[in-house]
Amino acid sequence: MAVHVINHPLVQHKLGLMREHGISTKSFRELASEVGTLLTYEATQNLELEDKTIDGWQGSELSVQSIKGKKITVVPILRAGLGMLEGVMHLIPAAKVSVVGLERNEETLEPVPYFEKLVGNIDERLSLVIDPMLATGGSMIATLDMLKKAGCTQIKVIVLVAAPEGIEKTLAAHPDIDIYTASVDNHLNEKGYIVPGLGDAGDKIFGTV
Ligand SMILES: O=P(O)(O)OC[C@H]1O[C@H](OP(=O)(O)OP(=O)(O)O)[C@H](O)[C@@H]1O
Ligand SMILES: O=c1cc[nH]c(=O)[nH]1
Ligand SMILES: [Mg+2]
Repeated sequence: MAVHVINHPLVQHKLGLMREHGISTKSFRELASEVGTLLTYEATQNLELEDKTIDGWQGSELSVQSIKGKKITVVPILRAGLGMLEGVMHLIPAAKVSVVGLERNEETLEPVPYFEKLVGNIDERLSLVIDPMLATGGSMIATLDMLKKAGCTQIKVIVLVAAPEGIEKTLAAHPDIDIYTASVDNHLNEKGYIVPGLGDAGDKIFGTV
């Protein structure tokens, strides 16, 4: 459907910090989570509200608004997507979590699936797919294929940084999806890394390099 680049000053400031050479695992992890929270705020802007009546503090009935349905599943793509999970759940703590494991083959850049544990009745839920990086788009397309095969019709994607190549490929395969990101970067390098990007987000979040 569309790409939403969130230019909020807090998002851009935190993303800038994440791009610094030599950033610690602790800082990178904290920032990934914080930007995850801010992007979730934007991605949930059009959740439907309904009226409900409560007993107000003064003793009389009060009409308030409440999110309709409240059925959401967050879908982190292992591993790096876990780095955003806490931040996303901070805003929607009652959401169910569906985990998808994919690892990009470093030679072919093709995603290799290794785990899938989706929540029950996922077809009735809004899925929020989270991953820091949308590079070639292979991992995201494989995840969206998986979710649609399970019956999902309402899906939004939240990534910290996206490459133009990955956005184009993802929207060509799944034109009905909305993508929320802090930045559309310049290009992919010959190894399929986003430039300027963040480097290897999984390694930075888990401290494996
Ligand atoms: O758009 P693509 O070209 O598919 O690349 C993006 C994928 O690569 C990274 O994961 P990686 O495969 O490195 O796994 P990891 O999270 O375990 O490090 C990243 O977190 C995405 O899932
Ligand atoms: O730039 C990239 C591309 C894929 N995976 C990452 O972690 N970073
Ligand atoms: Mg990685």
